[in-house]
Amino acid sequence: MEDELFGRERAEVAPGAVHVPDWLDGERQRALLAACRDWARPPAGLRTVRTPGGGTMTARQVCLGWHWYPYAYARTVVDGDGSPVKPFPDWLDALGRRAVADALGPDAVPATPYDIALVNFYDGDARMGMHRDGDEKTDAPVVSLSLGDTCVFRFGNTRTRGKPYTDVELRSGDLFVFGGPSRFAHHGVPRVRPGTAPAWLGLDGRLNITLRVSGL
Ligand SMILES: O=C(O)CCC(=O)C(=O)O
Ligand SMILES: [Fe+2]
Repeated sequence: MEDELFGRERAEVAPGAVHVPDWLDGERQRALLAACRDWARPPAGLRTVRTPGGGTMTARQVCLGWHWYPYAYARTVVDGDGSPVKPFPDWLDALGRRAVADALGPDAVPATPYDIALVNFYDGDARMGMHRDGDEKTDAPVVSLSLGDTCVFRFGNTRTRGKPYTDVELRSGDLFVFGGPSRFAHHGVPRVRPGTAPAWLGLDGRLNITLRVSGL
């Protein structure tokens, strides 16, 4: 395939929205996966998110720092087992800052530390509808890291859930950062490609970790 032959290149998908393929090397992917497995354990572990309309999200989720539920943040799992949310480790803030510097440049690194991680686990049938990350009280860039199966990530515009949008393949180890004029753009995951995770990782499915600054 062409991209195996020539390598995938970083791309600015929209102003302030940058895809950096293969940002995490194999060792860092393994370490991040091991951390996600720890975080997924109860209490305050991986859960199914229920939406106000009575539906459920197909990606299952665990949070660090602040607990996200539709559509706010809390310090405890108010829509689950009631436990305190797990702490957000300093090394994730360092990783987030490095990601922003690499993707958008040093001037885009926020003054306030990253303090939220949302970890989403997708099995083969899971998806995420078009939405905006709008419950944070800052416009610091969102940092997205992917592990395991490849997905189609749809990055749209700030006005509507629909076109114009660009579809990007996110693979294990890829970084995607959206800030500046793209911080509140709609985005979603219309499709995961089952069985595409690198065999050496040992993950069946896809994990996505977004790092955010709460402003809370
Ligand atoms: O899984 C992804 O790549 C996107 C996740 C996302 O948009 C979110 O957690 O808000
Ligand atoms: Fe999002």
